[in-house]
Amino acid sequence: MSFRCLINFLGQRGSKCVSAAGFMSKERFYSKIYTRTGDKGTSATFTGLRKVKDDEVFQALGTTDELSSAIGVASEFLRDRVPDLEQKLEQIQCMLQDVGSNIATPISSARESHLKRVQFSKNIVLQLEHWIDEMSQTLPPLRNFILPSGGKSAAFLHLARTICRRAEREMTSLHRKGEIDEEAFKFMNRLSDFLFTAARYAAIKEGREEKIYRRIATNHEDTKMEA
Ligand SMILES: Nc1ncnc2c1ncn2[C@@H]1O[C@H](COP(=O)(O)OP(=O)(O)OP(=O)(O)O)[C@@H](O)[C@H]1O
Repeated sequence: MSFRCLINFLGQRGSKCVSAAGFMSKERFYSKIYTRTGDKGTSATFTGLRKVKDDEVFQALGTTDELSSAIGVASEFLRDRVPDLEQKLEQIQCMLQDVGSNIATPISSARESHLKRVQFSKNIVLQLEHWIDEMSQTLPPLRNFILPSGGKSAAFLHLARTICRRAEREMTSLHRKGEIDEEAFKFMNRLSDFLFTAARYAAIKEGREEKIYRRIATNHEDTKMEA
């Protein structure tokens, strides 16, 4: 299903897109997930631009999707063990969906009505900062570099943090060209801080130990120094 169809589907409950690809069965109305329009290596933005699938818009869009999936895995590991964090992660997955909509709506090709739909509220970054501050107050101070560790949920949150940073890198040129919302871009920067804090929070709440960085002195180095 194309992105435009999906937005129409969610926004208008039964748009012409859906009726074109949809089918009425005795039980219910459903739409096919595939349109075959992307089979030749191009796809459409929400604004109707057709672009090659390795365009920076789809790279960044794909990475926000990957990020949300990694957060989903972390959240499943946390299930029923750290409910407050589980709830925050679910909200973040929704916020990421909005970042994706924003990326898929390059500003230079957007109409006012498109922009209205994908506008990203300033309060979302503030919310994230509030959550970071709230969790940080419960954590021991950082005295060393910590390694991605601290149990399965924490390690997955660290992995999500690195995916978040890749998404941010991929969004940077779009941001430079003025193609994405300032607040959505800021959100991605703050989100990696949130995920770092969340990883530490999950480790503490689950009673797991975070591994810390220590310099490894190897026999190889000793031999070199002696020679
Ligand atoms: N490989 C991809 N990576 C990231 N985003 C993609 C990719 N392919 C498509 N998109 C975006 O995600 C939306 C949904 O993807 P989808 O696979 O339905 O698109 P498609 O390949 O163009 O269509 P279809 O699968 O029906 O042939 C697209 O409209 C496009 O904006």
